This record gives sequence, C-alpha cells and structure tokens, in this order.
Amino acid sequence: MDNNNNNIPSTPGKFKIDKSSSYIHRFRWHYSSLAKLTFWTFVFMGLIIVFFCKSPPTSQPNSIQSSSAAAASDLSRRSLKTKSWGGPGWEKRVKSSGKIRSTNGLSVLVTGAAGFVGTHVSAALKRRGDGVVGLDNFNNYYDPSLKRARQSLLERSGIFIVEGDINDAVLLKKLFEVVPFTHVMHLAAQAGVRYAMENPKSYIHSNIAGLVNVLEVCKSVNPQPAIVWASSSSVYGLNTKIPFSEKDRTDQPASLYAATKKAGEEIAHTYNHIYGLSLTGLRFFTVYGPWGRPDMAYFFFTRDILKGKSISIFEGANHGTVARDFTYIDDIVKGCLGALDTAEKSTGSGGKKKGNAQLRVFNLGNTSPVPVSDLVSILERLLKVKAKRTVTKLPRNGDVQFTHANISYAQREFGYKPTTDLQTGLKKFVRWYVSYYGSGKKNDH
Ligand SMILES: O=C(O)[C@H]1O[C@H](OP(=O)(O)OP(=O)(O)OC[C@H]2O[C@@H](n3ccc(=O)[nH]c3=O)[C@H](O)[C@@H]2O)[C@H](O)[C@@H](O)[C@@H]1O
Repeated sequence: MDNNNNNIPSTPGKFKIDKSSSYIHRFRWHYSSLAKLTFWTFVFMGLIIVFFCKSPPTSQPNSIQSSSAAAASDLSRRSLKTKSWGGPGWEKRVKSSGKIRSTNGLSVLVTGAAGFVGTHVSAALKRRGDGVVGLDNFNNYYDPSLKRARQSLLERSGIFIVEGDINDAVLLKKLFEVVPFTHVMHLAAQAGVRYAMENPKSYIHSNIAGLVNVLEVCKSVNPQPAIVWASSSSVYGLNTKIPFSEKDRTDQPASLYAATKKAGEEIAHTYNHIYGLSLTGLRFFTVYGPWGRPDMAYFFFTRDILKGKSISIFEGANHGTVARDFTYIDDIVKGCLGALDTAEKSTGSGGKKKGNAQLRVFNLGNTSPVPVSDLVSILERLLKVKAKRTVTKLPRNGDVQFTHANISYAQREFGYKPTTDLQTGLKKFVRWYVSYYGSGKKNDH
C-alpha cells in the first residue's frame, strides 16, 4: 500500500489527497497489477483537476461564511487556480486600460468597479480621457449577472476589470507595478445596512481588513497615490440635529455597517498621520439610479410593485415619517470626480511620511429628504401600477429614521451641486429597469 501511495503524483490540495487514497483502497480489491492502479490513479487525478479548473472563481467576501470546511476548499481551489490573473496578456490589458489619453489626465485604480457607483465613476473617468483599471471580486451579495452586465458595458469603452479581492496584497502590488496609479478610487465594500445582522463578518472582511490592505499597499508604493474612498451617511447614526454636517459627532452608529464605515474614517486618519497618504472620504446619501443595487428599497419596490407583491414601508415611533436624502447617481459621480480632481498628492515615500498630507471627509447628498411613502407614490405613477402597501414599524436592525445632508463643504471645495430631484431620477431608473428586465411581472432577480 505504501508503494502504491508513492505512485500518486503530489498534489497541492488536501481534499484531493484524501479522496484519492479512498479510491486506491477500492482499486486494490479489483486490480492486481501495479501498472493498472497507477493508470487509474492518474485518470482520477486528471478528473479532479478538470473539475477544479471548471469550477467558477471563488466569490469573496460574502460567500465566505467562515466555516473551516469552506475555507479549506477555498484554499485548495486557489492553489489550483494560480493563474486567475497575471501573465503577459493580462499585463497588456491592464496597461492599455490604465493608459492616460488626455493631457493632465489621472490614472485611477477603481476598486468595486463592477458595483453600482464604481461602474458609473469608471465610465465617467474614461470618457474624459483618464486611465482606468477596475478591480472587483464579483461576489454574490446580489445577483452577479448584473455585475457581469456592468462589466461588459465598461469593456466596450476599453475598461478592463481585474477579477480579484482587495484583501489580495500581492495582486494589488502587481497592479501598481504595471500601472503607477496617481489615484485610487476605493469603492469596493460590503454595502447594505440590514444585511449586517445576517453576515457581520463580511463587513469586517471588506470594510475593515480590505480597506487596511488597500492602504498598506498604497503607503508602500512609490509614488504613493491619492485615495478617495466611500464612507456613508450612516455614520451619523442616531443624530437628531439636521441637516447632517461633517462637523457633527459620528459616535453613535446604529448598524455594524455604519460602525465599519466610521472605523474606516478613523483608519484613514491613522494612515494620513503616519504615512502621509492623501485621503478623502465621501459620505454617500442613499444613492439610486440606472444599473443600481437590487438590495436597495427603490429597486426591490419597483420589482415587487410590477409583480403585484406587497411592499413594506417602514414608519418610526408614533407613526413618524421615515425619510431619506435620496441622491441621484450622476450627481454622486460629479462629486467623486470633484474629489479626485482636488485631491492633493500624498507626501510619503518608501513607506515614510515626508510632510503633512490632505485628509478630508465630505457629505455627498441631495439636501432634500423625501419620505419613503412619497418615493412609493412616485414609483406608482411611473409604473402605472398601484402598490400593495403594508406599513411596518422601523426594524431595530440598523435603520435610522431620516438622513439629510448639509453639502456646503463639498460645494465650496469642488462646486458640488446636485441637480436631479427624486421624480426625475426615478424616471430614468424606471426607464432603465424596464429596458433591462422588461416590464414583465415574472422576472426574478
Ligand atoms: O446612505 C447611505 O449611506 C446608505 O444608503 C443605503 O441605505 P438606506 O438609506 O437604508 O437605503 P435602503 O435600504 O434602500 O432604504 C431606503 C429607505 O427605505 C426604507 N425601507 C427599506 C426597506 C423596506 O422594506 N422598507 C422600507 O421602508 C428604509 O428604512 C430607508 O428609509 C445603502 O443601502 C447603504 O449601502 C448606504 O451606505
């Protein structure tokens, strides 16, 4: 038996070795010749390799559900998938995507490029001649086919999205070797306020560990890029003073999601302080629009209204109105570009600070909160379908009752001025929704 085992080719995956030894047991009873055993062992190993090569890329971080079994299988897959990125062809694509095509253009690494905001920001940067390379792990927090459709859209305008995770430092360093990015637009994150109760670890993995990994790589490369990243209006938590100003306290988050974004702002302070990284955090206020996120209320309300399914509208204590400062995607994109264009250079080099660097946080909202019930009325008019409304008490799982941005700081610094009201923005969203999914009532996504 020992001899036979020695004939098994060495393999990287633990899983494979276990399986093959059990097969060998069986073969021993049926075949006497060592040659036959070796032959079948090779056939079996071949089948396993084909199986792993055909299996889809591991999606992270949300599909990582922390069990050690999942982690082991993840590792064995990764070791067999050593070539998901890299090689001359891959580098050529990265280089060409990151090439600046306008005078004084930027070269930007956009993390979360297949996400809602990431797609729109990448396209806008490319349109004005900046070099753009995307990075996304295509995880399955919501329908990955929507992310793939956004990827195709970007590919048509010459943007390559590298498939990988922000926690992969080797990949990030490689990207900086191929393209010396002047800026990083860091939008990859675990989004969603209520989902944090279901899968808390994914928030730590992406919004804390992932952010730190991105900053670690940024501080060590030469020259260091300037970083603009997505924080959230949710950091205002249980505050009652409105409108929310950047100067207000942000120490009473109502969800783990909000807490990880708040932590991100503090981490940004640290990296700015120690390493001279130029860092700008953007507090987005409930961003909506075409190619949006299916986990957000305006999106699944549209789907459910069309399907004739009832929707649940939250209300506060004593029938208090729940309202959001819904902000249209094109306004957010302008804010992101404004932040990138006014970002000063990082001052450090070789991982050492050389002088004080810029550290900013901006609200990017609409300054015009709308009750959720009004949002539903607008959707009813646009869809020409009456919603089946039920009113539910605001769940105690992270939601806050209202948000309202003071945007004067962003206005002053880079002329941020939102121009799309909810009615106009939802009209554009509904037009896109119907063209993408059809107005059919059967679509399930
Ligand atoms: O502004 C932000 O920073 C955050 O905006 C959204 O969070 P949220 O405003 O809670 O957006 P939705 O989940 O789309 O909810 C919109 C409104 O509809 C309400 N809602 C939600 C779900 C539902 O079934 N019924 C309902 O009335 C919520 O209470 C909220 O007032 C995003 O999901 C977060 O990722 C983002 O960081």
